[in-house]
Amino acid sequence: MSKGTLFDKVWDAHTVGTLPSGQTQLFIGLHLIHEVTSPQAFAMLIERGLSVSFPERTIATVDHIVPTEDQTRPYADSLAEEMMQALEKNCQENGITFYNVGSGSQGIVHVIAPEQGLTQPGMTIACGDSHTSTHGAFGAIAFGIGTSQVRDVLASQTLSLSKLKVRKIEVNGALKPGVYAKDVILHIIRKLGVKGGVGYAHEFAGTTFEQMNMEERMTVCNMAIEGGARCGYVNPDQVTYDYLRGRDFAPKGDDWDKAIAWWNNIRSDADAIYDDVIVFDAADIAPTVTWGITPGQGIAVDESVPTQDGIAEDERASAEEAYRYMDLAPGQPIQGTKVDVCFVGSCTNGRISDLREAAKFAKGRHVANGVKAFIVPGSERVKKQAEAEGLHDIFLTAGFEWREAGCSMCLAMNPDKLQGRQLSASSSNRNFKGRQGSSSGRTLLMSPAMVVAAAVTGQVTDVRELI
Ligand SMILES: CC(C)[C@H](C(=O)O)[C@@H](O)C(=O)O
Ligand code: SF4
Repeated sequence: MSKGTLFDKVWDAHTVGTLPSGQTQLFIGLHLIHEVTSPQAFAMLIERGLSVSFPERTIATVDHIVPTEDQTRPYADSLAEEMMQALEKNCQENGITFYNVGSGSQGIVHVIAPEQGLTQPGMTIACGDSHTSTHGAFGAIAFGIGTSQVRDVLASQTLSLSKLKVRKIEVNGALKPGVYAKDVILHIIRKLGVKGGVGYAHEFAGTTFEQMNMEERMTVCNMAIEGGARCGYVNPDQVTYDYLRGRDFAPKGDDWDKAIAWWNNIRSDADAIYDDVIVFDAADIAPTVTWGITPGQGIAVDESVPTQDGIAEDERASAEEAYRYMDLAPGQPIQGTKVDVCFVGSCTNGRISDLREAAKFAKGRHVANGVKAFIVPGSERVKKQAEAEGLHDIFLTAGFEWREAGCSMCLAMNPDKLQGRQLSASSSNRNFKGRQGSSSGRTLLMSPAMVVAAAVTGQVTDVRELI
């Protein structure tokens, strides 16, 4: 096998051919679908009289529109019900495995595929969802695609794509107490900007990522796209293999040994050549919180909202817009900002280790007066595990609501929505204007521990004070 980066090796191994356009026709090993971006793709397929070419490589779940309280069908929201019915019908007619609500394995697409061992090193993975980059945590090349590309993958199991450049982002050292994977990626995006990764795949390397567990690596890769990189990945190692071993779809017996040999082979070589290399020191990373309307507008929790002087010239207009929208003044400390809603969940931070960390800070404390705080597990399996560990009791006793699995207020395509100008502390990945269900609602992104710290104090709080 050629010497190079994991990205190059996986890309080359999946190349079917070069198209007249110069693009690569790339075979997609695993196609994940959900209710939002698949109905139209199936309709286009039917229009052309085509069928799904590899139904066994297509896996479906429902996540965005699922209510997290009353899940009675038909859903009160007729559009949600329509999307659900379309997905049910398309999966049934095409022989596609569908993890429906109540199956025990439903959840956010980027949570369920890894937890079932569907996501594996060396794969190409596509999904009509921008946070597909999450799966790169396993050393897969995984990216979000648009609806017409969902159609293409359904019909041919291939995509026509231009190859990305590869940037190595190295972070070295141990994270300080109160600093999490979420802070690492918010810090990186703050430094490189939301467009910094455009045209690149980001390889996350260095001892900080090596020391992370798989769920932490997923949090980092999940937000690669928020920094502009269509995919992000971590080279597979023993941590990856230990996580995968024994999961439903992980190779078994001899196949496991063969798989390990192949996975070891696809790791980036020590002398691989990168298009760019950037190095950070973990010691420089603090609990980070966004103050603006893009995930790049972040600061350490003990810093103040930056003034125009501290902002690059080409980002000043966006900062101006952010001050106004967020109703935060330049120079104002972010700590002490009053919050209305606190949300722990999403494909960034809705996994079991996130809930364990959140529970640590919720234990023996109580949600502040006037604050609505709720916890939404990323999947039915995460929910079950959390309940087996008694985490839900800790949350309920502390005054948090304990919900059913789904995307929930990350995007608010279900009934969980901010009202009016409410300000939310959220463990999700996007703080765009109106993102959480109210056209004037405001979002501060932070780690689950920081969300709980905000919930119990009623304001943005440095989680290190609660340790
Ligand atoms: C609905 C879906 C297409 C969308 C995405 O692509 O990411 C959503 O998951 C999001 O997070 O905004
Ligand atoms: S949890 Fe949020 S970011 Fe993730 S897939 Fe759902 S809506 Fe998108």
